[in-house]
Amino acid sequence: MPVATDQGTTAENKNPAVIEVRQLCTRFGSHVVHADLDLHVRQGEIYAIVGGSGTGKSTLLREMIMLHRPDSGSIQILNTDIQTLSKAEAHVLRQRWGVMFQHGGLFGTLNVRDNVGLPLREHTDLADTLIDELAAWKITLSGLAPEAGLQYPTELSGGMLKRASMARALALDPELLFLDEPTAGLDPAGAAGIDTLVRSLHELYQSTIVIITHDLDFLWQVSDRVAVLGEGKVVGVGSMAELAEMDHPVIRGYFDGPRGRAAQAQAQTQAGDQQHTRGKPWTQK
Ligand SMILES: Nc1ncnc2c1ncn2[C@@H]1O[C@H](COP(=O)(O)OP(=O)(O)OP(=O)(O)O)[C@@H](O)[C@H]1O
Repeated sequence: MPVATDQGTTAENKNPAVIEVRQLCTRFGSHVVHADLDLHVRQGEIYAIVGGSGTGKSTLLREMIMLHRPDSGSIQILNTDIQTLSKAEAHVLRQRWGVMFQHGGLFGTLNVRDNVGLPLREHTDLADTLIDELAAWKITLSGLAPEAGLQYPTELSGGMLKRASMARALALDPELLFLDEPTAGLDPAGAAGIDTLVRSLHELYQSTIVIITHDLDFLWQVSDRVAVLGEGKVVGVGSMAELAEMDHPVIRGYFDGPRGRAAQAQAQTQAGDQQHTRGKPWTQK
């Protein structure tokens, strides 16, 4: 049985780490959320973070994007220790990643085109016409019709809002993408559309993608490695097939159930006997 380490067991990706979290501790008052949490994300991988409600996934993401300071431990992103940065250095580093927030995070007073163009206005000296053209390109790339650029966030459906948020995350051609529950609240067809979008953007940009998701189909079909959070730590990490071999009670508790088995069966049906779906069914343990 593979050993559950933060480095994972998947042999294929030997790229250097672009995110290294070491001995992370986070508390809110007396409530300990992360206790010596370690995590490594390699360049170019689609790395999912899962775990039960309250296990600290969103807090971890907020810490990685410098919106929350951990109590102790270190976080290196793109070879930079984010806790020692000056304001100016942090500003430069932020240009190298894009974030898609769970609820979109778009400004309601701006239309989609201006929301998408905002990072370009903040971080570059490009002319307005060029910014509008680049925003239009990112809007199209994210699967929205060009007319959506002139709509306001309140005029968009849930799926369109996610795509607009993705377009903004892509504004600066980031090396690293953080996606917080991109399929939450979507119907199955909408969720499948976002899965396809993430996969095609990953192919196009070859970027590293860190994603918080409960979407079992995404985990089986799109992610390279999955880290399971529990007990304040990463209790297991690997491909879904590798996780299916692990006996840890938190891992089995999270995935074992009719929906987990259905997602695995569907992935196996779609992919035949490919490497990433070879794990034993959760029920066999
Ligand atoms: N600003 C805060 N102040 C106090 N407690 C907080 C704060 N932010 C998060 N917490 C607590 O930290 C814990 C982890 O929260 P977090 O939102 O990171 O969990 P999560 O794994 O993302 O949960 P979910 O899957 O439900 O979104 C929870 O118990 C939450 O109540």
